[in-house]
Amino acid sequence: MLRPHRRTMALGLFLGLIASAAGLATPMVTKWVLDSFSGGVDLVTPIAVLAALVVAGSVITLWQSILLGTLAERIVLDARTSIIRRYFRARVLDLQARATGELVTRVTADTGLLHQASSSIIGLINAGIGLIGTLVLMAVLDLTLLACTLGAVAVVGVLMFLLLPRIGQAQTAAQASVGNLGANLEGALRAIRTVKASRAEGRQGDQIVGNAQDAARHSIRAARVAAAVWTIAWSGINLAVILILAVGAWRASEGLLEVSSLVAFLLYVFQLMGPIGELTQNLTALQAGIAASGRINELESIALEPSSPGSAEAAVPAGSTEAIVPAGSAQTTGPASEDDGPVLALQGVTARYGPDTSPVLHGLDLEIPRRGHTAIVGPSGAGKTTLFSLLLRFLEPEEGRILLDGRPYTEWSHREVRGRLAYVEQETPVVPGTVGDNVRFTHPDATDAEVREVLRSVRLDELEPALHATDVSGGQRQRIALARALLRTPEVLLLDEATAQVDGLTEAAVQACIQEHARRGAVVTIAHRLSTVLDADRIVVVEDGQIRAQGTHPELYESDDLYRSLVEALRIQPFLEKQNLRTSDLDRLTEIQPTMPSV
Ligand SMILES: Nc1ncnc2c1ncn2[C@@H]1O[C@H](COP(=O)(O)OP(=O)(O)OP(=O)(O)O)[C@@H](O)[C@H]1O
Repeated sequence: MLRPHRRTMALGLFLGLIASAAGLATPMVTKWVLDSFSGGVDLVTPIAVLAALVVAGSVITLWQSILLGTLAERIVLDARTSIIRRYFRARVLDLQARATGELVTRVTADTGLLHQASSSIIGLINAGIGLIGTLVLMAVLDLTLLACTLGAVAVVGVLMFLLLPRIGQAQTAAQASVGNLGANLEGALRAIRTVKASRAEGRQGDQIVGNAQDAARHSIRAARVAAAVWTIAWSGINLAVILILAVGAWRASEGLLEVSSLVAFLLYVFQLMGPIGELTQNLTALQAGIAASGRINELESIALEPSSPGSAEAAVPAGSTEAIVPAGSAQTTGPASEDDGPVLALQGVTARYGPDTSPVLHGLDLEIPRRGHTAIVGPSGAGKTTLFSLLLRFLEPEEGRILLDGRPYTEWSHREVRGRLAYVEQETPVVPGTVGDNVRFTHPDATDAEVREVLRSVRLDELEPALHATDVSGGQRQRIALARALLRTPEVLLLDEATAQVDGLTEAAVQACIQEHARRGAVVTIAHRLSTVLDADRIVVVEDGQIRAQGTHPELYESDDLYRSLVEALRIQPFLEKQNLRTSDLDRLTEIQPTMPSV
């Protein structure tokens, strides 16, 4: 993380060294002042030098602080930028396998810890050089006193060496607790209605406060160790001062040491507090930073989606640069004509979610024609959503291949494939933002006229004047998502129907829209509603990751037991038979619905 800022670091280090040198020279110049004073010679020059040293030292220290403070913010920004970009380039399933709140804390909390740590390396070098410099100048003054000082420094050093790793361990544990806190809090807030309705506020609150308490406990442990380290350093130096004062006074009285040298030596001993304090602080910050960067680097295990065709199976390692291959350059096989053959085809596709899990789809063959409505039905867990994940390239097949316009997916980039599809997901069909933002989400350049037209087509005329609204109902949400998907007429519309019951009007509006769209392009729905199944031109029955049957409603109702039981579970057939209605009559029903007082 520091590497891109080498030059700033070098400048910071250089400034630090000058400041240290100015600091180191001060006691020597003080001795010069004292010697001049007792010798009765010119006092002005040494005092002017002393003042110049103090001023120069202060200015350089100021410059260095600003430089390193700015550097620290840049490093935090770099880390945040790279994590955010990584999240959006990551493979969907890898990202979804982790708790959202935890991913968020890595961007917000963990990167913050890099702030202090980033300048700690310079601080450490500065402090190390300051320490060595001070010891060398002490040696010049008096070797006996230096031996006393070294004894104290050695004891302090050993104790710090033993204690410092504990700070790192405590920090890592504290950050992990903050990660859990983020994950649990995000989950609980997202489900706040269920939490309240279940009267579980207390329990949820306690659990998350527990995470906060864990974080505090570990941080307090780190703070205590840091305080102990600091106290040891401080009292070690103070003991050294007393020892030096005693030994120095005795040596001065014996005539073995000048008083001015003793004063200078004591000034150096006091100055030792600086580098030792700096060493302690920087080592503590570095421990926290190493713990944080460990958690940040761990994110590199999230595999990225390849952005160029031909490398679909390979997870892209962190930091690699991928060339974007121009569309069409990889065109080597397949019928290129857009008007013949199916738009999408799966050939012998087997897929699984992890190396240790069993396949969810087994040798699946399916063709999606260029026009018309294909409904996918099947029991829960049959693999319907997995099929969509494959079409959208959230998941790659283990065996077999998927073709778009007769060309294998591996020859298209993810963006090219997704550019041909529109997708309405079941659970979270809208993104945060206004109605207008949502409708324009895929095509931000869409005009107001286009937005209004597509809203009218999904019968959301009432939202036309309210494009800036953010509060919408559940049924409106579905239609807003559909409007987004239908803006600029996609070639293939993938619609994962909401399982929650929507009102008749919403259902009718969605249905009419799908029918209209199916005349111009392909629509594939994961059907959870009676009307969707009945309206489809073709129905695909999926069971245990395989296609069990395909056909029209009457064909399948006649020939397939599973289909019949699925449809009967939807209770449509008895209703239709009793009312002597046909599927097409439903259209008429939905058309007259708006004028009926109640349905
Ligand atoms: N992200 C995942 N990681 C591991 N296994 C998964 C994942 N998603 C789905 N599965 C498993 O794959 C199988 C098929 O799931 P899928 O979601 O495709 O079924 P479905 O037909 O869409 O079911 P439903 O109608 O209930 O949504 C299930 O056994 C499920 O447990």
